[in-house]
Amino acid sequence: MHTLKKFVKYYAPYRTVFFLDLICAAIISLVDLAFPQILRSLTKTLFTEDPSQILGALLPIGLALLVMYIIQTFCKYYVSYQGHMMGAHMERDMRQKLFDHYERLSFSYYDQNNSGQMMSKLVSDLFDISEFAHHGPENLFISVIKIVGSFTFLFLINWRLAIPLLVMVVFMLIFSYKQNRQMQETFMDNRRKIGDVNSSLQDTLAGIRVVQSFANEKIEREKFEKSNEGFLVSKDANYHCMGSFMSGNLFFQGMMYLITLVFGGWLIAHGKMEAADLAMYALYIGIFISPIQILVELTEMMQKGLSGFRRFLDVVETEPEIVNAPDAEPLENVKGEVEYKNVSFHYSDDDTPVLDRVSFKIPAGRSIALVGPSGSGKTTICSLLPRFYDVTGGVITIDGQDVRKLTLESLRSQIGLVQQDVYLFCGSIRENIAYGKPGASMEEIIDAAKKANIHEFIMSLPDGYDSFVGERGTRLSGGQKQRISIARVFLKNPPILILDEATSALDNESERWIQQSLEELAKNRTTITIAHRLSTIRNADEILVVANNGIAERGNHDELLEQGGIYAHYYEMS
Ligand SMILES: Nc1ncnc2c1ncn2[C@@H]1O[C@H](COP(=O)(O)OP(=O)(O)OP(=O)(O)O)[C@@H](O)[C@H]1O
Repeated sequence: MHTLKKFVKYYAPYRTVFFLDLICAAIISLVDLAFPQILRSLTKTLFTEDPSQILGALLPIGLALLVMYIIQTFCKYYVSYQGHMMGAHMERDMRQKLFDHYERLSFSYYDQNNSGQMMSKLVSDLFDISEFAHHGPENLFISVIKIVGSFTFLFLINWRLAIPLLVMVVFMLIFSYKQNRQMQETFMDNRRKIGDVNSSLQDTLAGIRVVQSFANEKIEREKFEKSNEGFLVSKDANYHCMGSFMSGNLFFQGMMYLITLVFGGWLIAHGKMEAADLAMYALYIGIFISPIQILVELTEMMQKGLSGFRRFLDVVETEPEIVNAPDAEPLENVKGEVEYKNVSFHYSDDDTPVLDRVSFKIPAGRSIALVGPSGSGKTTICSLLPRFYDVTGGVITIDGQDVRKLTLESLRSQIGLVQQDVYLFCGSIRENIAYGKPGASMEEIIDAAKKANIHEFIMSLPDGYDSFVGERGTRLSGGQKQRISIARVFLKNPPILILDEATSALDNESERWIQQSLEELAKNRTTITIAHRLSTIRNADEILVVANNGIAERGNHDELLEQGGIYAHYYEMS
């Protein structure tokens, strides 16, 4: 009920369309209900009046029907067009809300949810919701009017014949409900199987280079074949149920016609019913049969729609962990002094401490380098500065201000990130560089590309800055992508930099170019570098060796060598 209440709120902006939709649906049903009545009165005239009076009755009946059907046509158009559009508007509103919320959710949420599920919320769940939003109330309304209306007329005209039909309807409802449940279960299974097929396909396509390089096409084919066969088996069960459902309903329908004819004929023979009523009975059966099926399907549609809506609520009601404090202030006129004071941290799904009372200070414009074994927490240290996660103990300050007291937008706009795993958006090189400063002029973009040592390469491409980078930048080499990401940060021009393993996994030539641009980028900026290659951080003002949840050693290159500890050991090995 609680969910339904929240659901109804989404109708609010469209309440006029909603009520007009229901009124139109009612008119459509009433016109359908009126026809057998008109037929009945005409048939009675046929039996009792003389030919001239019959002809006289035809014109007003014809005109009345014409007006009714014209009105019904307009109503049907309104329901089909505006009714569906109302559903589409609601779907659009919810999708936008979901997207906006996805953008606000913190890293911790993304650590625990996969993108496939998130996509399915944006696509199939919302489609189910929209179908229910539009068809639910309308179908309920139409069905109830038609069933109640038909039976009222049937009882008014001849209650004896109406009773066995009503009993049949009850049986038909029970049968349909049971069959439909089964059918929906097979539908759900079918959906899961299609999901399996899709994820198998998606996985293979995403890793197609790995598949081909290992010559594992056969294994992948077998995996795909298995999920594809699963789809066929579930379809078999699905169509089997559907067959029983449809044919069973047809049988009930046939039985109702049979009862009407045989019992109706018997009643006429015994003078308990007029012959004109028989045709009307047959017509009303046709009118209430389909609403019964619709009503049954509606229960499932409602279940699907509401469970989709619940999944939607699960997301939009998840509060982002990282938000602006009520008294947050913008970070302005940044000098760039960064300090970690007794910083402790553990990830929310795991109580194991990753950092335990880590302290260091970087004066404005200076650099520190983080080295240490894999998994020691270097990336985590960097993620805390732009508040991708919040510290669980201690405080991080920029120019003496706690980062949690600053507005997120201003904080993140002052920090540039160059990561090893560069993400380029599908589009041109120009658009990808401009991502660092939306609205940047072409001169600024070229200037940034020059500083990142990528301008000449870009100019050698047939389409220059308009060259398409491919999905996730697949048309570029690792080094080229890296340099584009550096150009982005040049354009952003932040006073604080985080260089996360930016130079690993590159050949010497690329590394040299990149190293040069990174040194250029780091000039006069406060910089934290994570590096595996000790050669690149030799000149760092301070090197921190991260190990055992904290900082095991600190000092400059020479000092650390002299200490003869972990760093010196690393250095010897390199
Ligand atoms: N998003 C996350 N959720 C939970 N645990 C995480 C998450 N990211 C990292 N960890 C854990 O935190 C610890 C520190 O990881 P982190 O990535 O900071 O190490 P690192 O020193 O940067 O490693 P590497 O040099 O291999 O990149 C590891 O034990 C890791 O398993």
